[in-house]
Amino acid sequence: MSFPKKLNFITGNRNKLAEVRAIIGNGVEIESQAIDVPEIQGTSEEIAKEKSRRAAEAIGGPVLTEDTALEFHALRGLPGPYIKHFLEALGHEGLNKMLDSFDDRTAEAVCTFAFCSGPGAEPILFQGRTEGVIVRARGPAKFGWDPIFEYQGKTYAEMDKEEKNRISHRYKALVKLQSWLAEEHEREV
Ligand SMILES: O=c1nc[nH]c2c1ncn2[C@H]1C[C@H](O)[C@@H](COP(=O)(O)OP(=O)(O)OP(=O)(O)O)O1
Ligand SMILES: [Mg+2]
Repeated sequence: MSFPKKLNFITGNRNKLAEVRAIIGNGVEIESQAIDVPEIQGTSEEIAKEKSRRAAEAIGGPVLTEDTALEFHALRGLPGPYIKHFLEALGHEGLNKMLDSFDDRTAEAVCTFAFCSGPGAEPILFQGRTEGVIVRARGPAKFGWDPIFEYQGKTYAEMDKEEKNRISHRYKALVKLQSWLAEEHEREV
């Protein structure tokens, strides 16, 4: 497979795209198309792989996709990859209430990137995890569940962008993606 100098990041989420561009910097050019790719049920890995397979089919070429999960430990990993629907239905306060009868409010933010080199190809996954605590909303509500995910005393929403991008689940996944890209590059030259 040839080393991708450009990545076509298929996502409908502007905030994800902005973070990916900020974290990757000038290393790799990130193009993007907002295509609505159907998401299956399953584990984060299964969902991430299938999302990129379907995006590669839709585009007819190489794609990068990403799926984000929020795993509540007290709920054995749920809502996990279904967090989008839980957030839409319950809001920040409702997500907090789900944990009020438990002592354990810890959670993991999980980011799973999938690179698929084209229709029919097997996707490659890059996953990053950041551990935090679910708290009552603090900070500007600009991106999803940022106001209720606390890491070392601050919610993601209370951090400035640079700070979140140094410790986030997305940052950790992108470090792995970038080192894979570098290895592919080494192999070619
Ligand atoms: O860093 C984050 N901080 C706070 N909230 C976040 C973050 N990253 C994703 N989120 C939200 C967006 C969506 O409500 C759910 C993931 O769902 P997910 O399907 O992966 O995202 P999406 O549908 O918005 O975009 P896409 O077109 O890439 O599938 O968590
Ligand atoms: Mg989605």
